[in-house]
Amino acid sequence: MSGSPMIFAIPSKGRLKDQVEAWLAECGFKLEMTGGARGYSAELAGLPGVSVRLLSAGDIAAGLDSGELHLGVTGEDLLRERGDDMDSRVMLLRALGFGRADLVVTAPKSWLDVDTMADVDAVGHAHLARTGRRLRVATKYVTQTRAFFARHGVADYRIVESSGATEGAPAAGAAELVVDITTTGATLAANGLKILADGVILKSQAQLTASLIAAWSPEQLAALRRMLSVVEAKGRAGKLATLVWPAEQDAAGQAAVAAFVAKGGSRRANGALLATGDLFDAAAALAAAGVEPVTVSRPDYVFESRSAVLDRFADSLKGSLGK
Ligand SMILES: Nc1ncnc2c1ncn2[C@@H]1O[C@H](COP(=O)(O)OP(=O)(O)OP(=O)(O)O)[C@@H](O)[C@H]1O
Ligand SMILES: O=P(O)(O)OC[C@H]1O[C@H](OP(=O)(O)OP(=O)(O)O)[C@H](O)[C@@H]1O
Repeated sequence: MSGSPMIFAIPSKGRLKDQVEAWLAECGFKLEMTGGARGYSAELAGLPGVSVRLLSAGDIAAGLDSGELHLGVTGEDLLRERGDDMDSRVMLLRALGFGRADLVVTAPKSWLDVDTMADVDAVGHAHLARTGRRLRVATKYVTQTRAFFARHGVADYRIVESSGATEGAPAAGAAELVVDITTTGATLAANGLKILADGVILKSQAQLTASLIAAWSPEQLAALRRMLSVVEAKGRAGKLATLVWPAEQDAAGQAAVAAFVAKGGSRRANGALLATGDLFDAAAALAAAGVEPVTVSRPDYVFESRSAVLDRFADSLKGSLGK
């Protein structure tokens, strides 16, 4: 393909790396390293016009935000941390279902009277009045902490920036509260911290994300459309099953499954594509109508001609070009 390729970044290390590689493989994209096995660039076999960069999750968020990358997979928490106006610079195209972590406000379990953000507000006032100092909140998620505390009307606090082992801050005497991500809750428990009842700032996961700041040529947009059509086809396939019955019984078969087709399935020659959740009910309806044998298989991909997400992205790009 002529012209510059679409730049697509995936994590080179860390928690998300293996999961992103497994997701690419599941979609049927084969990663071919171009800089040797230990290099940091690659291509996707069968998908021309895409140049893959391997970067850290944090650098991917930064590159999408600045427009150096067209497309990337990284955590929503890292993207949102780039600024309150993230949605004007990037678009989340697809939640990928892995890399899940909750960004939460926590307090020491021993603070029996503190369970909500309103309690933090009250304690903040009291602390300031008593000691002349503001409550300290340890976090590396400064942007989201500030916005969340402001939304809850909490002002009497200050942030102590932390770059690691944040949950240890209260025990070390460096802060009273902690804002950090949690997955299993083990780190919070080990540090005697509890999540406030209304203290979930973000339920994060890995997101396929496109930059609205990057310059997109028509060819690069076409490469994205092609890639997204495969990703979406794979996603749809996981939720659908193909039922097939004998041709001579088609009229009876279609009548038996008509209600399931109407719910979002589709007719096939001598069969139907139905939601897996309806599979057993549809099989029972076919059996009751005497239609047999019915075979069921799971599709690898279910392609559709349009992508609502891509249309929305292309519209937003036009909007931002017009600014
Ligand atoms: N238990 C967890 N702890 C930390 N991060 C998690 C966890 N579960 C999922 N994640 C997600 O993984 C991403 C961070 O991954 P990781 O810590 O591996 O990045 P990294 O390679 O260290 O990036 P950087 O070096 O730029 O900080 C975040 O989006 C985060 O939400
Ligand atoms: O709820 P859990 O399953 O216990 O996981 C959450 C913890 O894991 C991460 O820390 P990590 O030890 O990876 O160090 P980091 O903060 O430097 O990434 C994260 O920052 C939390 O501290």
